[in-house]
Amino acid sequence: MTLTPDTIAALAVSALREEALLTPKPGLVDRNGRGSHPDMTLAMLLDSADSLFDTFADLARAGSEEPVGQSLRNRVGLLGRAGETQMLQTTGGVNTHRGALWTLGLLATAAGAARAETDIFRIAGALAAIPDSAGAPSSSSHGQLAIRTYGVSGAVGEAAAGFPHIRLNALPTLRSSLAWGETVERAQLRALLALVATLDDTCVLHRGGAAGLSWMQASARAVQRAGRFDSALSRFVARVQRRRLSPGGSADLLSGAIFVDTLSLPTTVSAEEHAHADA
Ligand SMILES: CC(C)(COP(=O)(O)OP(=O)(O)OC[C@H]1O[C@@H](n2cnc3c(N)ncnc32)[C@H](O)[C@@H]1O)[C@@H](O)C(=O)NCCC(=O)NCCS
Ligand SMILES: Nc1ncnc2c1ncn2[C@@H]1O[C@H](COP(=O)(O)OP(=O)(O)OP(=O)(O)O)[C@@H](O)[C@H]1O
Repeated sequence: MTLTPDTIAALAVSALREEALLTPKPGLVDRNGRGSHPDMTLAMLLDSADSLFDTFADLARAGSEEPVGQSLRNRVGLLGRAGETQMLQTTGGVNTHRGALWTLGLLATAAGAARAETDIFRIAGALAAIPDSAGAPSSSSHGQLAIRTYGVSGAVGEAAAGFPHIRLNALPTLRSSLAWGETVERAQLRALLALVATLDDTCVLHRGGAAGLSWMQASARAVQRAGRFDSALSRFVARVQRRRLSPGGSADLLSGAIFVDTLSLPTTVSAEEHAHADA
């Protein structure tokens, strides 16, 4: 059974809200403040999340109506760009959720058709790998500059590969932490660190260069290994803020992991269900 577009949109918005509210995060807007983003507030991030409800519902509907192909890719591109305009109107021109809309938009589209968790990553990845008929991302965006300068794959590469950092880093960390009996907030913080420790985040590269990214990844790994999680995390948060860095890509992928987790789809669909659906 697939989920309705409105249910999918509500879960996508909720995932964005949970990510924004999660505290303390390194460099990102949270309950403690603006992090490394003087142009944003928590209220702005929550309004921005809410403004994307209709976009996510339209994307999920598109995913339920059409198979993966150029036609669906074009439709998703149009909806995504309209969503960006909506977000920028809501925030007065501040880029709060451009990367998040890309990640969650593809995952919401896939959720419109998926019957199992594996379908989500397969469909979203296949869709991201199809070139956008409207053209490649602007060559002067911060992401494209970082991709050219440092040879990393960026937001499009992560998506086209089927979101390996969500599948292999964030989700397993989130779930094993919950299975040990840790709180949802602690599990989400551990998942965020698992992302920051491994992701080539173009937001970090743009502000901190290769040295900034290496420092960020090594520091996140040190928090993961530290005995006293809360104090190690607080020290890390203070240092990230001093350097004015911000792992925006990891924040987006954390929202993606929270979203996929709350869809509560079976990992794979049984042969019996396949036969039933194909009949
Ligand atoms: C692909 C996007 C992100 C533009 O790419 P570009 O490289 O120019 O990115 P830009 O610098 O504007 O933003 C990149 C954002 O991605 C996130 N990010 C950074 N690194 C990574 C990474 N390694 N993995 C995932 N996300 C990342 C960050 O939030 C960052 O701010 C996207 O906005 C886009 O193409 N939109 C067009 C509309 C569309 O097709 N939408 C479809 C889905 S709704
Ligand atoms: N809680 C959060 N706080 C701040 N940013 C977040 C948060 N969650 C996700 N992000 C992501 O971080 C991105 C913004 O990062 P950043 O401000 O570094 O990018 P920019 O607008 O390209 O560049 P800059 O501000 O460095 O000139 C947003 O697009 C958003 O996807």
